[in-house]
Amino acid sequence: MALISTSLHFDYSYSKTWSWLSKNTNGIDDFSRLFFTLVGIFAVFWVRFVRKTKELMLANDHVVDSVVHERLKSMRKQEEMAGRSKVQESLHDEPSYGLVIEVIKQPEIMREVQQELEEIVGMNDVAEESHTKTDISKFCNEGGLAIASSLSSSGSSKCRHILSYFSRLLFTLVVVFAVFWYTWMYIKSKNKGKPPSPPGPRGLPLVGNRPFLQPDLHSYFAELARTYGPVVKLQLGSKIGILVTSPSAAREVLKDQDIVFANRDVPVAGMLVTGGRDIVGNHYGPEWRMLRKVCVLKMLSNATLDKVYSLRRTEVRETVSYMHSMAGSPVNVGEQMFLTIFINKPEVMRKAQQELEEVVGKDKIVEETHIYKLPYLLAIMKESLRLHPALPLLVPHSPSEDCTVGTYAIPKGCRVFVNAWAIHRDPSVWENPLEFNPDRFLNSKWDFSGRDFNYFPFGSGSRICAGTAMAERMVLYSIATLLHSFDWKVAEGMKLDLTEKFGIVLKLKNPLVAVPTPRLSIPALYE
Ligand code: HEM
Repeated sequence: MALISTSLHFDYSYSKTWSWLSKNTNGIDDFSRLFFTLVGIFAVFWVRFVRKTKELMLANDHVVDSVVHERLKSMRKQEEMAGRSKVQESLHDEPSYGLVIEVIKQPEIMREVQQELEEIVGMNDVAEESHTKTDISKFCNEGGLAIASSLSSSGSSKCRHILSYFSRLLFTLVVVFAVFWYTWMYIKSKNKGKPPSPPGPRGLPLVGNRPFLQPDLHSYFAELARTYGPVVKLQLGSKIGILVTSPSAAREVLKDQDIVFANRDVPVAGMLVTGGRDIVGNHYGPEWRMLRKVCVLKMLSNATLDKVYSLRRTEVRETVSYMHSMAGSPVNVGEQMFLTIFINKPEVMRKAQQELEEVVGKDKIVEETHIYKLPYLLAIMKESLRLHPALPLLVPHSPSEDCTVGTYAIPKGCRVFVNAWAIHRDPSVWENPLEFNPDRFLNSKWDFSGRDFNYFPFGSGSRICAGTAMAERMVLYSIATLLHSFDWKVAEGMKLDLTEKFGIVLKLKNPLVAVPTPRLSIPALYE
């Protein structure tokens, strides 16, 4: 208990001291603060230790002095009682003490002897007979040893010994700390002005954060952004992953630094399929530019799409004919979001059908040209892609050079995930973000151009989806046709499940099974 309370008290006073230091040493980093604090603490301890040790040495010297003094007194007495010759005898018996007496009688000689002893014997050793073979023999062999012993092997010598040991320890510690501090300051000065790395969860050695990734990356990454902020760093084995989860950070990546971030970093699985040489996986460069030109201007341009309309029409008409043959029976509609969301919101389906009746009528079939006159259906498509973007993290981008996003350093070659899924559900941008409400897109500024970084289901910048025009036509045309031709309800015993499954594209976890009921009066319209 006492231990706990002591340690709590220490923690408390330590944290108080540290916060005081932090407040009063503005501009000094934590490591320097630690360095100077430790040096300060050492200095205080050192001064106190030296003072204490000196006191001890003085006391010891005093004891030695008084012992010798006593001896001197008794010898004087003997001298007085027995006469000079007896003393000579006694001195002969104990020549060492005679010399000690002589030396002590003259303090400057004693200091000189002590100094000489320090040089020859040192502060960490005791005097040995062998030492007297050197200069001490000037004084006399036996006497020199006696003086050395009385002055050097006494308590004060031991104190000197300890003092010297601690001096060396202190000096070593200060040097080690100074080297660390200097290295730290050197690294800091080299990194001066450079932005810090983005925050992120700690990983394991070698594998980093990989073992902690969850299958639904888009929602897991959104969770990390809630903890660490709009720019997060992950260590994915040897690869650095950067999560971008705010409209302003997305703008920096996809617009302000579009060309820097226009390289791709497609995961190995994707590379195995395409070899990384297709339009999606290719780095920004001449080959990609050529592929993109062919795609956008030749294969997927509006003019080309118009030319191949008959192919799309045939495809859609075959589907209608199949659905008509299955009327009243459960049909596997697949994993696509769009129909699932209808068939879930009956009032939305009614409104869309009403619009179709007004624009197309009940005695004709939908043609692709109609889709531009169906704003409510377009709003439904936009709202579906807001809540369920087909590529929730876009296709990973990669910077071709070191750069910054926000205040953070982003290293060249990392894998950047822009979480459109999370941005599309940001409550600071969208009212009731989880509610499916196409009305929010009626007469709104949001489109598929990628100009607005609150809403960009097709990406943005130079790597924006090359098939936006085709996707818009295909989705609107097929949905308009299926809604115009049939009423839809969920098959009996089946539950509507909008749970998503993260993959190359976002799909429904469980495919929808629904029952179509024909709603057009002329049977020929189903051929
Ligand atoms: C609803 C349907 C679709 C959606 C939501 C969609 C969305 C996207 C997104 C988000 C990207 C990545 C953009 C980026 O990384 O910044 C992308 C790339 C791409 N999409 Fe789509 N897409 C759709 C349909 C299509 C279709 C039908 C085609 C072609 C027939 C197509 C062709 C491409 C190509 C070629 C790229 C790579 C562009 C590049 O890296 O330069 N997409 N798409």
